[in-house]
Amino acid sequence: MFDLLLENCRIERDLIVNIGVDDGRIARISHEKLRASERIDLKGYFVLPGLIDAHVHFRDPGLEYKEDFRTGSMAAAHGGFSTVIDMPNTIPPTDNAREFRRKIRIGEGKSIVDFGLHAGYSDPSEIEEVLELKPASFKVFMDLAEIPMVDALFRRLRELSSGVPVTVHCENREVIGRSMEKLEGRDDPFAYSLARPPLAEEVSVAEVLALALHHGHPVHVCHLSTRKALEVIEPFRDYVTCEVTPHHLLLDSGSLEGFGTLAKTNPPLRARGEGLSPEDLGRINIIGTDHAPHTLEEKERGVWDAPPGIPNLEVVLRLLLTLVSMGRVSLETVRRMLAEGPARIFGLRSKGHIREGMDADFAVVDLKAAGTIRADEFYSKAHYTPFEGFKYTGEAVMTIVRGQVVMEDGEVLEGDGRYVASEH
Ligand SMILES: NC(=O)N[C@@H](CC(=O)O)C(=O)O
Ligand SMILES: [Zn+2]
Ligand SMILES: [Zn+2]
Repeated sequence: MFDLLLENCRIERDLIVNIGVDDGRIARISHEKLRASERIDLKGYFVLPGLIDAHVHFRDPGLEYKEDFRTGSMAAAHGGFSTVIDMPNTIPPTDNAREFRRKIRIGEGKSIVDFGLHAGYSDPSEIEEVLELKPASFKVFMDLAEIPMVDALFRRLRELSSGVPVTVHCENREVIGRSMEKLEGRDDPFAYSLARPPLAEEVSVAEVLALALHHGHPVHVCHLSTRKALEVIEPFRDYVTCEVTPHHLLLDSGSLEGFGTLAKTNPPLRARGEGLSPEDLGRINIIGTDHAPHTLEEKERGVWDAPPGIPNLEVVLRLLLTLVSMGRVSLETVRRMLAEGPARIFGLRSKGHIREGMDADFAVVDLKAAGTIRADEFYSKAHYTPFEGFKYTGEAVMTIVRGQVVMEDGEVLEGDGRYVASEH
């Protein structure tokens, strides 16, 4: 007798099974009728492993007016995500053990989906204590950091024999500085893409690769946005994994005309031909949404003053399933990039696969559901998106976290998210 039985789950195109759940874990995958105290008939809908977004900014603590762990996690559940990994650029930053513990408490109190945490980095002496709390990675903003400081992080991680990866935002400060000088007087949104050109990213990626190679330590490059940056990475596969956002995959700087600063983000949207496209997904490890919410009032402050960032948790699966419906991307790719890949890279051992013994996390998807993306329907506090009006085919109709339904037919329910330690 199982706690819960999920009946008629399509886990491959031609494979429908019943899944017995006990104590929040997948206890049995079978063709047989299983006995359970509660049953949900999934009627042949596709069932993916619960999705994992390895790159979200929930702004909690310190900037809760933009988003907090409750609203951010509701947006996650709405979009089919059962796990997120939160970034450390909160206030104060999550760069020491005390703040890291505090963020675990905040998440455990408010989150309705499971969560891991990226640690910030400012002082090598904090690393040992933070490592005991099992961070997903140490995050470095290369546009703010100096190479010797980053080098010290790698050295300390090696000294401590840690396999925790360094996660990087790659943009070179000098290239940005010089580009900005040339743009004096411009205030159109397109100027932002010129201010942070492809070279800034490509040079920064190369610097990070040199550090990874030098120390023989794994690096994860966040929100890769140019074709040439991907080429720079290619020979270093042993050390490097990379990620792309939905906006860098599907939009170009032309969106800045229609959406203005709502489409302002770091790295910026690229000119057509410079950026990445769905055809590049085979060479990219994961999709991270870089869910980076701000208020509408902040986003409308003009090209130089509006904060960069786009909230994506509630659009990414719809966008990808639309590509699936067009035959441009396979469901296997979606599963690899939004579940298996992030679980492997960030050491979430009980997540990312539909397998006996794993957490009973699922995204149930209706590949035919059609609709239009509207930011006013978001659970996120940030009601804007450069995908406004996009006609999608396919979306999550149910999100399950350790056997508990947290979203059904677009309605987010109660949940009890837990901290997930990363085991590297
Ligand atoms: N991507 C962004 O434009 N903004 C992010 C920071 C980041 O990921 O670089 C944010 O925290 O707002
Ligand atoms: Zn970033
Ligand atoms: Zn980010």
